[in-house]
Amino acid sequence: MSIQDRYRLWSENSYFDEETRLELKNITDPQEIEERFYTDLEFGTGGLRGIIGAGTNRMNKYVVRKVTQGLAECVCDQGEEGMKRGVVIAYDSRRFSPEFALEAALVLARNGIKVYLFEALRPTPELSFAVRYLQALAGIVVTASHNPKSYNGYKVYWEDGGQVPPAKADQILARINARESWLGIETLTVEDAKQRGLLQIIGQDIDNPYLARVHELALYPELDKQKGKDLQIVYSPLHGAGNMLVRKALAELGFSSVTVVAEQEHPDPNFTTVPYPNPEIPATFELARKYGNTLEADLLLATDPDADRLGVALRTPEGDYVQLTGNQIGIILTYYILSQKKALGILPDNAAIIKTVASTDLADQVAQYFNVRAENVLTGFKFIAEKEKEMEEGGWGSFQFGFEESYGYLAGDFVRDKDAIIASVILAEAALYYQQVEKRNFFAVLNSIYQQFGYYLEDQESLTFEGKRGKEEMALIMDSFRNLDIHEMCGILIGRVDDYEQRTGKDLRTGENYSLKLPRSNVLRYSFAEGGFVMVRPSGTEPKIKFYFSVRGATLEEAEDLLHGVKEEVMCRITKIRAGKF
Ligand SMILES: O=P([O-])(O)O[C@H]1O[C@H](COP(=O)(O)O)[C@@H](O)[C@H](O)[C@H]1O
Ligand SMILES: [Mg+2]
Repeated sequence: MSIQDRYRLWSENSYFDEETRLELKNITDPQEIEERFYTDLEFGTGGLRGIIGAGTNRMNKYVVRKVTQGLAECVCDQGEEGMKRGVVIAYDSRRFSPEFALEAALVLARNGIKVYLFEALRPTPELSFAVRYLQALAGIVVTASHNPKSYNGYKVYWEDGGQVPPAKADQILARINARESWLGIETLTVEDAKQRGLLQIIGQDIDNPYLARVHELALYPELDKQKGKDLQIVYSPLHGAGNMLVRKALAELGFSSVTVVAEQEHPDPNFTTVPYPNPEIPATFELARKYGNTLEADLLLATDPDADRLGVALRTPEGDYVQLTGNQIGIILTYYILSQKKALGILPDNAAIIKTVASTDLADQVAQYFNVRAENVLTGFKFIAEKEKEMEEGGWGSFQFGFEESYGYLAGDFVRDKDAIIASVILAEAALYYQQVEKRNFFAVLNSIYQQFGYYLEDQESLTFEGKRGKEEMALIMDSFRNLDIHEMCGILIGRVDDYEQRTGKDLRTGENYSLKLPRSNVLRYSFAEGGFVMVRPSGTEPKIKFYFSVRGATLEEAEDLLHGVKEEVMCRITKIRAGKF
């Protein structure tokens, strides 16, 4: 179907509601029509994610229906048994999240599939837990995570509790794409679905067992949390789904001084107090900082709308707050878990951590020091979860911790996605442990790690390219990078160049070529001979190309200089590529 035919169908056929048709008829800009209809929304790093609006390349109830019908067919492929096991659905605080969740539920019910729908917004990691807890076959979360408010999305989980890896996503996509027509996808009414026993509302019956499992992760539940001895924590759910469970999880472990940022406590689809709800950006900590200053809080925590990302800021001795990077949080948690489990005699011989290739190699060094295996996977927490499952089922590793630089962390085996509730409680416990037992703070802990393994510093840049043309420009940048013949950056020798799209790598010191085992993905990684790397890839969740920088210096000053130099060199190259000078 041509773009125009699709446009006409959506703006004229009475299958689409009046609001949709009107929204489309009012568009006068042909480029806007092209953007909305030139393709279908794609499954990326985190499932489906797009701007809310009418069109095949937008998030709306008709796209939700079509995708859910494809998923429903995959569930039905498993026969009666699979249909009975059913699908669990959660959603966050975004615009249309509850509506899209219900739409998905009623499409599944129309196909005779049992649906468990959360009564109100819930964190993504709780959905991951619920899938296995309820022995369901699949799961859905309606969320666009930390994206701007104009976005919504749809994450898909399978029976192992993890987001579907590419092979499974392809199977579902094949079913979605096999249906050419957008029309004729039917839904049951809520009453019918309930009457036929196909729609079950869930809530506390999942919260409680989930919280009990979170509780078990504490290494030192006996730490003194009386007022005065406890940590002062300021927490912000950033208008999203983290509020209830982060608070409960901390309270159940005895943390007595948790103050929630009132202006950001309640669900708000406009995320009114922040530019966009990503705890990676400093603006999301602005209000928490104010609370922190008043309360002299030790720790500021913030979770994104679906509560799978956790951002952290620490109080300095001067009373300012410094935001940690995702890599630093990952390193503190890796170090805390491995060192304390070792000290307690509970670190298994086959212990392992899992991280992504975009995350700091310092974690590999720390793991090696504790004789722990470090596995590296592609960007996307689903790959961490997939590896964890492989390890557990194959019996060749005992998962201790997984993380990625974009504020994602996981411990324990009952959730198979990043979990900001789990991360909050372990981080709070670690801070209290270091404060009470070792009389030092996280800055001191990080510093001692740097002294032992080298000063690893990381940073990230991204450039936004919207729409169809944007995609073409990103492809051009990737190609230009791919064709570079360089042996150093800012005077730092490159040891290896890995092209995950070609699945090949080259050791520049020996000239040896080798093949890469990870799945194909449009990623280029230049690893420095002395540690650290530069990596480039188009984002799978936002219209962006991302540049990851990591350097290793003997001192903090050296590392800072190197990081600055490498960033400048790479970004300068990009400017030249964009100006057509390459
Ligand atoms: O957005 P979330 O929190 O669901 O998280 C998802 O997207 C992030 C950004 O991906 P990309 O770099 O491709 O944009 C990934 O790091 C993460 O693993 C994935 O689970
Ligand atoms: Mg998220």
